[in-house]
Amino acid sequence: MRLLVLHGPNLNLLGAREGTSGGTLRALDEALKARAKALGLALHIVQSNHEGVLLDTLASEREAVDGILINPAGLFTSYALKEGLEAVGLPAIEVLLRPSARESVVAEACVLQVHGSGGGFEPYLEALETFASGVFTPGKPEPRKTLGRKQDDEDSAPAKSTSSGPGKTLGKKAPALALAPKEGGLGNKTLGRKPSSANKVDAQPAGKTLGRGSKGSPSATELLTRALVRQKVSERLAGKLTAAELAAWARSRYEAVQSGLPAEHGQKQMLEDSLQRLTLSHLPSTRLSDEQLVDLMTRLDEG
Ligand SMILES: O=C1C[C@@](O)(C(=O)O)C[C@@H](O)[C@@H]1O
Repeated sequence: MRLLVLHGPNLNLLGAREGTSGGTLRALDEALKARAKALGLALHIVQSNHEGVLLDTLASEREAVDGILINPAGLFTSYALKEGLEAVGLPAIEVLLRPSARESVVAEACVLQVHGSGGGFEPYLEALETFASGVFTPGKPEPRKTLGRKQDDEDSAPAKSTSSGPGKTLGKKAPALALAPKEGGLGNKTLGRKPSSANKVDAQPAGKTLGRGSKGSPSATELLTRALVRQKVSERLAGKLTAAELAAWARSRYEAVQSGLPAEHGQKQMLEDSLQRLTLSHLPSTRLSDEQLVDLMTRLDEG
């Protein structure tokens, strides 16, 4: 898998800028290359202070790469970049060194937003891990994830690929999902998102899941089961739900599980993985065919 890494304006000054503690751009690129090599990914890395150069690179590389990591930096409000990303139709992850205080327009064209807290390189490395996990290549077996996500107490199986937590509200066009690396590096992260209009997720203290406050105990009728997911997929196959409606439903259930909605005993990981795939299933680059939906149902059947 080959990825395009776009660094936006002023990131050439990384490390020299006040308050930036994660090292220089060269150090970042070296860290990216090393991790990419370990993950079997190839990278094409471009930094530019010019929007047009970033757009031209997107266009010229669109057929040579399978996905995009972009830190738009000061161009986070660029509709041109958003539309450029939409035009190339590749899965893109917006990477920010720190949580942004402002809403990113570029994130609307990304399936995921990952931000750090201290300015370190973790969010970039996490984005690489997410691509390598195979979550954006439905139909292919997904390798074990290496994000270090905490295991659910009731599930004993090793964690599988995780890569998403919506970072945009459902009403928005883009299904950006947001990951927030925890302090202490990659080894102790938990997926999470905050469905705020600001599309940001605060880094959480290590060891805690990303709760969004107490919502009370969900009732038994809210239990997420394999049967329920199968039913929704079959409604989609029968034409009772559109692809977008199924994706929106999957996203809302994924978020609910992250917020504490109970899942069928011993099946939480499988259900989360299925919901993540379904959340992306309406996008051109990660669309699930009818055959793949049937396959997903079969896997749910088998547990
Ligand atoms: O240049 C940057 C860095 C940044 O993109 C980040 O990675 O945290 C956040 C932007 O708001 C800012 O303009």
